[in-house]
Amino acid sequence: MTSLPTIATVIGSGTMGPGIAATLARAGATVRLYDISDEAIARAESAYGIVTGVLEAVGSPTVPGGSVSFGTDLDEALAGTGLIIEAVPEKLELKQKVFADIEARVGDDVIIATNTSGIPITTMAESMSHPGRLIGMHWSNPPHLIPMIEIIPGQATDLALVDKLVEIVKAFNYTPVVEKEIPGFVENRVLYAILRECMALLEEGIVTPEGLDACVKWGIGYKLSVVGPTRLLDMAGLDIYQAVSSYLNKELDVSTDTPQFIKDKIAAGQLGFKSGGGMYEYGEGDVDAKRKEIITGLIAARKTLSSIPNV
Ligand SMILES: NC(=O)C1=CN([C@@H]2O[C@H](COP(=O)(O)OP(=O)(O)OC[C@H]3O[C@@H](n4cnc5c(N)ncnc54)[C@H](O)[C@@H]3O)[C@@H](O)[C@H]2O)C=CC1
Ligand SMILES: Cc1ncc(C=O)c(C(=O)O)c1O
Repeated sequence: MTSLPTIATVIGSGTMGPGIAATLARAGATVRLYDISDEAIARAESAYGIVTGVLEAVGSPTVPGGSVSFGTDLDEALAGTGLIIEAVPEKLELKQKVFADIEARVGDDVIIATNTSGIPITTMAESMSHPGRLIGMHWSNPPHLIPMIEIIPGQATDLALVDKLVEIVKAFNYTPVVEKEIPGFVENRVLYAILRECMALLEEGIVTPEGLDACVKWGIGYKLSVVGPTRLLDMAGLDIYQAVSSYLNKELDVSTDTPQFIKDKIAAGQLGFKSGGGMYEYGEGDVDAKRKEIITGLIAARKTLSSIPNV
């Protein structure tokens, strides 16, 4: 018997919501995807069509009976639900308001999972009437393609929820990684350590964006997609790690704020794909073309990585 709830609700249908909803629905759940405006729902319906095409392309199996419905009525979205996944913007006060709206509408036993990128679960739960039911469930982007989810209990989380969520994640064939709570959790701490150094190298003019992307893609991403950092140390030799880290660690960037050149770009409206330019410039049609190339690459890489052993 599957541990996936019959009905699940995803709150927030932006970048992450449609892929999360599609993944649960293909595993057989009835999913309700909720957002606050008709415009957001229209965008989500269109994104959901693309996500479904991608899942077909990777040969993701479909359990009969699953479905996704879209709407702006919170009562309808929450009726009878067994699992709520919150995916609204990364703002503490907004998330706390959403939890209050949810708690007023559902029974005490309904799991509330948050897809926060790294706000501590303990902090978010402080304003809740039943803080034991909140747990971190951090999907990686794109959520329908990256088959790993971080599970993070806060200090108040009912520990039985951890086991429940592990079983739910396994029910849709993803790998659950249970962690102790720490800001940013594990994935984003590692990613942001890499990004901090990358941005510092760009800011200092050590390498071009094109050079940086090629170096990190092949020198780090390609290798780490197969071996993982712990096994990599065995492959390289712990003595080599000691020799290099003894002089290199003290050279690495330790800045605590976002680099100024990124702040300047944001102030100039350069946010990346969503504004038509960011780290790179994009002409007419370029963003769509890049998005397609990335998805095609991720589909091919996932097929390959799924077919080789976990080393
Ligand atoms: N974008 C990414 O790569 C990843 C994001 N996350 C996290 O997932 C969460 C959502 O991120 P995105 O999908 O990127 O955000 P987004 O900004 O693309 O989408 C958020 C959606 O929430 C909706 N929303 C706003 N207020 C709402 C409310 N009160 N009730 C319901 N919906 C509401 C917005 O209309 C929007 O459609 C954030 O906490 C983010 O840190 C986690 C992993 C990856
Ligand atoms: C830059 C960045 N920041 C946060 C997240 C996830 O929380 C991601 C991601 O890809 O999942 C990301 O790329």
